Amino acid sequence: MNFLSLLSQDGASAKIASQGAHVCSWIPAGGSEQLFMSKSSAFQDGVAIRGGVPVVFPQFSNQGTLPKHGFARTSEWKLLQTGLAEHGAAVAVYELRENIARLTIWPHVFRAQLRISILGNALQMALEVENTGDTNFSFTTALHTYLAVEDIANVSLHGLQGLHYRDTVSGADHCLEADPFLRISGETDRIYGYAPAQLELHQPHQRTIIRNNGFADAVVWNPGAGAAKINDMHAGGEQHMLCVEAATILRPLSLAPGESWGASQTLEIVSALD
Ligand SMILES: O=P(O)(O)OC[C@H]1O[C@H](O)[C@H](O)[C@@H](O)[C@@H]1O
Repeated sequence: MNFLSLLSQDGASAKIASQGAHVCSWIPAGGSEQLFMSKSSAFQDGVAIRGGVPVVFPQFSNQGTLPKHGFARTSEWKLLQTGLAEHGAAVAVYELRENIARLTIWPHVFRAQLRISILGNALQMALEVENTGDTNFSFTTALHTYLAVEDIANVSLHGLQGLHYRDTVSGADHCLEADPFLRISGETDRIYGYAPAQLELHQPHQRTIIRNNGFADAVVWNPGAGAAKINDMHAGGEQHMLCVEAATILRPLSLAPGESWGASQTLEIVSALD
């Protein structure tokens, strides 16, 4: 597995694994690490990385016949381009296409592209999928972002009030999020439909603005005590992470030959004093 380091002109940095085009680390300019990475993650070819930003494609979780969360996160992506862009942002563009192995489990011809860009206090990840074949296909997808948090007990997630969600833990559907913000006090695994353009994760020292452009759903996941059963999660790791995922799951996407779809998630750190 190869790693690429990005450094923007203003000092923001990121580390990306070629497997999965997986952002493993992101440090905003003058800031500290913002992505959670399990100390027990194997970093082994073909094994999913526990932390950072896994790209889920073309299947979310076990909602189909493919391996969990699809094959994109365990596949080697091709680096198409990297360098400095407008205003000194550092950019990397990765691509994944069909190959013989993938065609045997998902018989569709496609091109997926992930463009990662960092500048100042922001990280943007833009995913595109194109149907380059001659038959329709459908898929579900997510940017499975693991946000690093100082203490999960002091975190609140704002922007979900009034939305309906599927509670993956209880199996209940159409639950209403009545509270103005969500606090995490145990295993939490929810798919919110009609995700808003912006969520905010509040901690005492900072706010993380989580922008969504084009994804239909938002997933919130923390394994709580169930983390003990996740063999690549270090002890206590669940206290220091919250996944806030930009996703399209509840209504799968469908692309006709020649059609493409794109969406992005942008994270921006704002100090508590601002
Ligand atoms: O352990 P993984 O295959 O990486 O999946 C980790 C988690 O991903 C998502 O957030 C799902 O909603 C969870 O149900 C799942 O447990």
